[in-house]
Amino acid sequence: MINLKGITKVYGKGSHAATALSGLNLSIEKGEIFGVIGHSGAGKSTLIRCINLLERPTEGEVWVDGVELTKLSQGQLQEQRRKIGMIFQHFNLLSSATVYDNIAFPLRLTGSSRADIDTKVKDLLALVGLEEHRDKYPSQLSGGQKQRVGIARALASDPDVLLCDEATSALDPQTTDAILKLLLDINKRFHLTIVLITHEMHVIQSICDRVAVIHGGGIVEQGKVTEVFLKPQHEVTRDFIRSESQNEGPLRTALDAAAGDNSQAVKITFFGEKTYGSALSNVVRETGVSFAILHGTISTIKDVPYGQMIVRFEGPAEAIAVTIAELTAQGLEVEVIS
Ligand SMILES: Nc1ncnc2c1ncn2[C@@H]1O[C@H](COP(=O)(O)OP(=O)(O)OP(=O)(O)O)[C@@H](O)[C@H]1O
Repeated sequence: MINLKGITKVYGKGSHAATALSGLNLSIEKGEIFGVIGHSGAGKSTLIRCINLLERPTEGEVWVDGVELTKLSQGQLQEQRRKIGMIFQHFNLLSSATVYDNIAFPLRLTGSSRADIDTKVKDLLALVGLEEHRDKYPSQLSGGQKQRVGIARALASDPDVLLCDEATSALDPQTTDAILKLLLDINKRFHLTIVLITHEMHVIQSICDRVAVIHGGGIVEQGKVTEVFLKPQHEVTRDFIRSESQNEGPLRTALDAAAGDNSQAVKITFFGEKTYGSALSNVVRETGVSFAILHGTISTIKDVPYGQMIVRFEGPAEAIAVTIAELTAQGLEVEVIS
């Protein structure tokens, strides 16, 4: 659906030149929710703005739905852009227009009839839950409501792709979750391809199918969210996951206190239906190893449950080794951490 090939973006010239992206390749499938995560300055905004050529890459090709955008004339590009909606961190609404008129704006630009516009805008108001607010101005809306207007406006031209530029970064956690739920709903209902950029792992974990981690203008890791989240390979990815966890300090103290000759601390990851299973208690009953729980979480990646537990096994080294082997054989991820 979207293919970025060898994208390089250099801002400025000569001694003022700044390379934001260098030789970046990325492929996004139709219908998926694809997240790009990176720290400030990593190149996220530049990357997402290259997909609809709001930023024109210095080098490389941008393919969307079989069309190479950098080769198009201005007129052809306008036509293709209609298939690519976009929402923004600060909403970018017209402050002097009502909710209704903001949503109608792209339809008026393309010369749709008044009746068609009315039908479409009413449908979109219902979709984003803003029917009662149709005659209000942006200044009379909450951040979440403004983003709903942004989403409705982006969907007005029936795009195939929705680009989300830090769409929830200005919102509180509860509103963020409501907007993410709406995006997931839209993705499922219209089979819309969604590309989002964020600096929050929580956003990726909540709705994305796949994720790419961007650092220094290049992709350092990518894959299914489950794989990247549960088995991060790159230090930047580990950083993001650690920053979501509040327990780093106390956990370190517990691990240090727990270290001993006949003990071993391990991280066990349960995924899917195994999250609620009793594999751990069954295995230790067999091997005679005892355990103490140092830390445990249960959560979801998109809608799939997973659990992570850090436990200290105590017993003969051989029995601990058998315990770990047996848990692994039962499909759990076991990582020895000390
Ligand atoms: N218009 C510009 N002119 C010059 N340099 C720019 C411009 N836009 C971005 N850059 C530089 O390009 C690099 C990537 O910026 P970009 O905004 O894409 O990163 P980002 O990951 O989106 O960061 P943030 O999360 O802070 O928005 C940064 O070093 C930035 O300073």
